[in-house]
Amino acid sequence: MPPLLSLDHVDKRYANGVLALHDVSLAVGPHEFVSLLGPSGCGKSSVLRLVAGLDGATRGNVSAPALERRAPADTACVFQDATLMPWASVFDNVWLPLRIAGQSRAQAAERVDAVLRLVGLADFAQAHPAELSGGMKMRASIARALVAQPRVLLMDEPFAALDEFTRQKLNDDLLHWWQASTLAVLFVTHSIYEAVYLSQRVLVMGARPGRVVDEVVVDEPYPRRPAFRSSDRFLHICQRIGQALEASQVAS
Ligand SMILES: Nc1ncnc2c1ncn2[C@@H]1O[C@H](COP(=O)(O)OP(=O)(O)OP(=O)(O)O)[C@@H](O)[C@H]1O
Repeated sequence: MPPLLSLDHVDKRYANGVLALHDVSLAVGPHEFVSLLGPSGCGKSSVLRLVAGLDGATRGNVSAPALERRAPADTACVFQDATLMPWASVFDNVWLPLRIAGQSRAQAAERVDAVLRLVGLADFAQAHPAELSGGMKMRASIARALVAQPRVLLMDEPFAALDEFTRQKLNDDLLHWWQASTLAVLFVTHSIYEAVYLSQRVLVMGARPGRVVDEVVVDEPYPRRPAFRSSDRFLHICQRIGQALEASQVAS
């Protein structure tokens, strides 16, 4: 099956001269869960911006649904900051993408209610962001991303600011939502453990310049159970990724 999105020998140099990405090639297929993992500054967010169509490559080719102008809603983004409108209810925040697409509140209500039920916020539709915990804000942000039923979900360290318990719960819920959909997910994280727990493949990146230094397949079936986190297999994969990260830092 052809990839849903791909980077082919991509360089990204910013106006200030920084070479953020050098010769990066990667591909994500339909309904894959792939993580980008690497140290601060290795270009993970730059990759997401290229794939989201928010920026252009200096060299090489980027192919993604967001770049096909007929299907802008095919790609949705979730960031570490939930970026909710503070003056609007949870319902109105989640309605936003459908509203921009021209759907009235009444037309959108069924879909918004369904996605709020999915993320566990059905009872908070009329609450405002200030009334929500950090985890609930992130649930609302994910609901807003999912409401238009995108094909690709780009997530940039979405759970990095949450406590460990909430993060693990959201990891499990995200896998559940992903499995119940046809979504492809490209997930950026600093956490080796999170990348291994969630992903089918982990792309390990090195810095200066940003590049992919290793690709690790996590051959563990879904649904993944919390016990996977303490298994020998899990620790073995984490060690391998840790070594790849260390080697890339020595080399850079
Ligand atoms: N708009 C920009 N203009 C100039 N340089 C930039 C810009 N955006 C990013 N950079 C530089 O490009 C490099 C890669 O940045 P990027 O944010 O993609 O890395 P990252 O791996 O996502 O980092 P972090 O994990 O800290 O978020 C860094 O050296 C950064 O300073």
